[in-house]
Amino acid sequence: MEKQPGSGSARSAASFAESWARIRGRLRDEVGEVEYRTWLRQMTLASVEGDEAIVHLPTRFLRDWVRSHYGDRLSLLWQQENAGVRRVDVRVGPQPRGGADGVDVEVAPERSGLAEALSGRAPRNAAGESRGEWSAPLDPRFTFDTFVVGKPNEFAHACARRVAEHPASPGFNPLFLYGGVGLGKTHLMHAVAWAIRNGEPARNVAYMSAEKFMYRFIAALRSQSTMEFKESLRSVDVLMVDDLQFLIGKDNTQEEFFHTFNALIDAGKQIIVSADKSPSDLNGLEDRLRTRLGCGMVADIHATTYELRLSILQAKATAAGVAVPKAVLEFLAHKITSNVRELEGALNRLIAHANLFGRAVTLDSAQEVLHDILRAHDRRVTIEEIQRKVAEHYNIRLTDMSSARRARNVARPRQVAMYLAKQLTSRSLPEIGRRFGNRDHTTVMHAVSRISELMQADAAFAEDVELLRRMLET
Ligand SMILES: Nc1ncnc2c1ncn2[C@@H]1O[C@H](COP(=O)(O)OP(=O)(O)OP(=O)(O)O)[C@@H](O)[C@H]1O
Repeated sequence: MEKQPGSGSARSAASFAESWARIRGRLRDEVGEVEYRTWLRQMTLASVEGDEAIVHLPTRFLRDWVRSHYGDRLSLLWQQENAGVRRVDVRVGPQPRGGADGVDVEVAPERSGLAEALSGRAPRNAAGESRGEWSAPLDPRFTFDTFVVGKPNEFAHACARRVAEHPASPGFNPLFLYGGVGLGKTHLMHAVAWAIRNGEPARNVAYMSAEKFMYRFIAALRSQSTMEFKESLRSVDVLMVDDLQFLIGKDNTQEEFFHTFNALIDAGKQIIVSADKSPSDLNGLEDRLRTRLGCGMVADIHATTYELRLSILQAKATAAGVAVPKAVLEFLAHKITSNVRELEGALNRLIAHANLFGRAVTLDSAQEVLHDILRAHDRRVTIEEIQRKVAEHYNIRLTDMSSARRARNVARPRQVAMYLAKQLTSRSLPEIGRRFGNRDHTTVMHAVSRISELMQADAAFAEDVELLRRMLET
């Protein structure tokens, strides 16, 4: 049952509000006033739901920054304040009237804490201290070394490498990276920026979100400093603009971006742009801009495959120095298929949980700690899926699920699949029998009791079947 601060049980709402005020105070003490005002001041507590506190920020840019830089700290502070709250979810959400900290959130960007975030003046302690006036801070974790390459992203990765080694070379300017949410576009852009900065520190590399570009432009209009805005932008050697789809419907900002774009390309500077769609599919962007965006190199990052997800999990677990059993990583790679951000979030949560309670990560603990994420990815399992997964697991042909072959290496997996069909679906024994090559219901019954017996007698076999069950489970 959701408990809203200010509604529901007055006592718990009041105590959450007090906890929240103390957490904010502690964060302010820890990070200092400048950093606090830049990144954290606009956080508001939206609700506490079960063991999760939901915190709102007004933009994706701030949300992503706070998630990646303060997410763990926020969770820990909440746990210390209130043991019932074990997680913090930072989201983009509306700000209450009066705003966070009692400030008016309608305040213009240049007067709010956001102004610093948007101005490119990186906070003192922020990682990836910016040098150019224009750049947002780079995330120190987003380098080529930490980017795991697989089929879905190898082309985009190769293009990014190429641009990092030879900026502004013909055919690669602009570089347009596109793909779904959380698949590594920002990571690749930051990796290019780090590589260029490290190789040639004198180069002026500017990275910003399209959202920030717009705020800077509006601020310049308000303060009648558009000339300055244009000049300083055009002095960069490499310009990276993330999430360009944000400019859809923002005609004036698009116009400004178009001119900046042309001026930089004409001057032989490199441009890298990311978006969630290809240039031709970005409806709502001006045609001439779409045409220009598509005339360099366009690279797509595809949805992840099981193999890539597993490699990413392995790399991240190794980097975190935490022993996560292979079966758990395989389980996560099977279950969390949406994007890398969610996958990473799930692993981080498991690791944080293990550290906090000093317990090893196991399949059981993974199921328990991630139940909400797993539930969201659950769907009804079908007999066909069970057959497919079991055949894959035991390396037999799918057709053998319904064939008459009785060799042990085929018959046993078939029995496992029947057992799982009984466990995971609501199909009757005769129905299951029919789906396994028209077998009799007594055959299914025999399979179910045989597999149960074997599981009792053989722990390794039981674990194997359990793993399959978890992978398939609804
Ligand atoms: N191939 C990869 N190897 C390692 N980490 C990855 C990979 N792809 C994505 N990630 C990680 O997943 C998270 C999300 O990636 P990123 O922020 O780059 O996604 P995005 O495509 O820019 O998403 P959005 O569309 O939301 O801006 C990051 O923490 C990033 O490090």
